[in-house]
Amino acid sequence: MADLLRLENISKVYSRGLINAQSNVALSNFSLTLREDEPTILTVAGESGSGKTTLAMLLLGFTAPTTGQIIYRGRDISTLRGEEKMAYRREVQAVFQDPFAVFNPFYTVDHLLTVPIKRFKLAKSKADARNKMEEALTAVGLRPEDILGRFPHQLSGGQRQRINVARALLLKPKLLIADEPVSMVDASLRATILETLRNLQRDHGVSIIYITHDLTTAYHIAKSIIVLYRGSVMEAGDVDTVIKDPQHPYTQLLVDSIPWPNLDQRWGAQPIKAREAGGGGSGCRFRSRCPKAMDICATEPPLFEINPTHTASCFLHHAQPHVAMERLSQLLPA
Ligand SMILES: Nc1ncnc2c1ncn2[C@@H]1O[C@H](COP(=O)(O)OP(=O)(O)OP(=O)(O)O)[C@@H](O)[C@H]1O
Repeated sequence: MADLLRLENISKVYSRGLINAQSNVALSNFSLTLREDEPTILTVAGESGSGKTTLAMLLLGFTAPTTGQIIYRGRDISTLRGEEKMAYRREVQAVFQDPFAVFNPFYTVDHLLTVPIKRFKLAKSKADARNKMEEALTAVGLRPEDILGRFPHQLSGGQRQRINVARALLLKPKLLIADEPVSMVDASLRATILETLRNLQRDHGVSIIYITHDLTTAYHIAKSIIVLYRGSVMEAGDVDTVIKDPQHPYTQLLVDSIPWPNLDQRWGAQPIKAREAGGGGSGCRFRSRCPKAMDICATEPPLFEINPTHTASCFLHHAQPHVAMERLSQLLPA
């Protein structure tokens, strides 16, 4: 079967200024292939400014590559017109970072879901449209009766993000570009949204390009990974291999900055390591620096040991959410 998506030596150079024009290489010689018969989740990871969003914009056709081609199901997307272009717009969907931004606060959720149904003529009648909305909401783990008829401000961030995924699912996409879809939702909801994306790939055959700066969620969700630095690929391969045995110094640096839990530290046990590391007495020693400091962080002994080289807060807020929640349910008194 043909490739679903093939990027061949894509580069994107932005130019600034007319006199003394300066160019900025946002993406350089970037290639990837996704097969149509093997829906998968591929992570593109890198720090801020590495070119991740530029890649998303190129894939969605919002901007054109300076050099190279984006081939979707055998066709260069820059040559698509009319019906073929509409099909591309329908089959390649996106979920972005801010789950609130796509909602118009004056309309109920139904409006957000009805627009693509009308635009792409997905339903034969109002009842059919309603069925399709309900199906899509159920597929992302939401109860239609709780969601339909509500305004965006009446929903949680996690619900809003799942509605965005449902909206994409309505269009029966073949490819979903998920650009930092969980970075603005609460740690406790990240696992649910990541699980929703995984179900989409597994149960609905959707390939996902998961764009993130966060290797822990990448590890949780993806099969393969491409690590970007200043627009260039530093390392690529199976996610397990790349994260467990990073070869490139930049990837090693990223992996080293992941805070790992101390699974030997039990609730109520002596916080030996935390004390050694300067903690003890006032709960998590990073509490004052943590943007999400909660009462639980002040518990004594601290809930988790953290990687002392990591500058940000504690494991509770930064590690893989499913592990965190699992550990919480094991460790906290009933
Ligand atoms: N429209 C533009 N004009 C000029 N330069 C741009 C433009 N968009 C992005 N850039 C530059 O291209 C580089 C890559 O930006 P990009 O937004 O793709 O990075 P990113 O990895 O998504 O970063 P972040 O995680 O902070 O969103 C950056 O140096 C950025 O300043």
